[in-house]
Amino acid sequence: MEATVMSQDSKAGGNGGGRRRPRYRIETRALSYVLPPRGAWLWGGGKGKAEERLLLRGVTCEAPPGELVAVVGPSGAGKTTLLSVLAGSADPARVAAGEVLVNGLPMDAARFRRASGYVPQDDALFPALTVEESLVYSARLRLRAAGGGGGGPAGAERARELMAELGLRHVAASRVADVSGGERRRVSIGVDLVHDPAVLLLDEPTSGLDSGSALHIVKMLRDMAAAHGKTVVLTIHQPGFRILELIDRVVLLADGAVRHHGSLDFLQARLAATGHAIPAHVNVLEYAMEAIDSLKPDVAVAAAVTAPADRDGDAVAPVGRVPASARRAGYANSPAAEVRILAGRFMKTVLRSPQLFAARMAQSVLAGAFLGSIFLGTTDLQSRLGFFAFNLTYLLSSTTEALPVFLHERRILERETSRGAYRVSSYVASNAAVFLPFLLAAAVLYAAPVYWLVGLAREPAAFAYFALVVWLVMLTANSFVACLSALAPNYIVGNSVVAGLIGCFFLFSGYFVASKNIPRYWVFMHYASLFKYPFEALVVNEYGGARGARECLASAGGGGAGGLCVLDGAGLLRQQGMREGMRWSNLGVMLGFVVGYRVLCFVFLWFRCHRMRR
Ligand SMILES: Nc1ncnc2c1ncn2[C@@H]1O[C@H](COP(=O)(O)OP(=O)(O)OP(=O)(O)O)[C@@H](O)[C@H]1O
Repeated sequence: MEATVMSQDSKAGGNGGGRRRPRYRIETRALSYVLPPRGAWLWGGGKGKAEERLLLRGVTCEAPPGELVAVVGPSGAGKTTLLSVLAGSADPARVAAGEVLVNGLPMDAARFRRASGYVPQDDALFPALTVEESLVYSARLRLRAAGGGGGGPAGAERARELMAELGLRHVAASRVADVSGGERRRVSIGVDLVHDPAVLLLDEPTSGLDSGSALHIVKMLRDMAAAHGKTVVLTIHQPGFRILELIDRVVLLADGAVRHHGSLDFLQARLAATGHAIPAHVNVLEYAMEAIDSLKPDVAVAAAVTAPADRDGDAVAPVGRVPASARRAGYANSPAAEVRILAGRFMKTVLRSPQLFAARMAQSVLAGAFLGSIFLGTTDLQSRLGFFAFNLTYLLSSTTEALPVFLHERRILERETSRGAYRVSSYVASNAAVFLPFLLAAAVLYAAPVYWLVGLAREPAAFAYFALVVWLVMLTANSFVACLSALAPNYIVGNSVVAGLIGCFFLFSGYFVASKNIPRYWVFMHYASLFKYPFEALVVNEYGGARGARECLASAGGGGAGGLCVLDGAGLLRQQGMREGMRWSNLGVMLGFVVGYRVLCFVFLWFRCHRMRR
């Protein structure tokens, strides 16, 4: 009795109307899932180091289509872990025993993830976007439009429909940062419902909601399951009486093992059979948690095997891992359309975040003016070289502010790409596309006051070159931070590594120790230094060329115009091992850093997003 329903895709002009909606029965059979000992990746998990930890112990359970399945249990019981297994996000290397089946066949996790929506416990959203924008962007990324990518008008309509369903109409124009915790939770759910997936997995969708809103959400999920044959699994803490009535099947976990699997009536009967008849007006799940020791794990498993469903007539015949329609789905948009949508979304968040835009622009002008006022009109060699070096330190270290932004975005990227919303390459390209003009504006705002106040070479071409170097330094630092943020486990580690490496790059720039005097075993750091190339470029810009080469930097006999010039610009470049030709080669190396770090960023993010995860 498979339901035939018009899919949301077809409303949005996509995969063809009137097709049979795919239905999924997800099962685990005697599944054991382990946490490898800490550091196992380093020493291969050999014996005698540390113990593996069993997070799931022989779990057998089912989530049939058309039912609302609730995974319940005390904190730390393994609910989120089980949900990630059912979502196809678990690491297959951690499956110690048992199997996960979809419609009777081993789960093809990569394909299954495309057919499902997974709402994690934490709300990974853009705080600067409005509620409506968050849903519209999600729709544009995930829905196919009849005339190409981007969801078209159907995307906006779907967003409005969801806001009505989720009770978010009154906050449609409010920024996500300003709405209540419960409203944010509903936005987070909406973002993953937008493409109307056939399977919905939600980790604590009711946490932080008042009882009325929680009931509303669970009722909506139950209706989706019952009316459209969706497979809906959620984890939930202490559901109220009215929510209990909506739950078709419960998987009760304790310490990673199933203590009950089936209907609440069946649970009540089991408790009564063990001498724990439920008193009147007592919540059956709360009571079951208190009497959890009386529910034997092996009985739960036996019950699951012998009575796979308490409802009749809902069995789904094995129809293959993932129906062909879902397998063909691919991405909703072309790579170009993805880059356009993602760049638009990121640009909006940048423009609306003061720490990213207005404050950053003001900081550029003020820093330029401040530094210029310190080195005002200085002409002596030591001060000029000191200015070039300090100027680069400021430019490289100020760009590390982007680290928390990248780390926040990484969570959203992982969430969105895990369900096939778009390609990782589109994210990296769109991010770079937004930073190019933004950092160009910051570079010009910084370069103009500082260049004029310090009184560097007066030629317009020399100023343009200086501004270009400043822009490339900002882009290099931005790509470097983006690359490390793809690897960093968290902000504290990421920040320490970025700060440490920038310090080393400065030390090996050639400013403190001339390049020819750097010990051979440290020379590689000199060539890897992000300071070396722009430092040389700025020195050559000031002291190279016909004008710079003639500039007298030191004279015998007390100096001044009358003395004998013993060091001119050309001599300085020779002394520092620099050549006029470095003017362009150094720009090329900096461009190489910008591109190279972005490519590495893509590779690290790709691995991060494509490995199995929650
Ligand atoms: N990456 C991890 N590293 C260390 N321990 C982990 C990790 N993931 C899960 N665990 C542990 O596994 C157990 C089960 O975790 P899980 O998040 O599945 O529990 P839960 O039932 O969802 O808990 P809660 O209701 O508090 O969210 C917990 O004891 C948890 O500390």
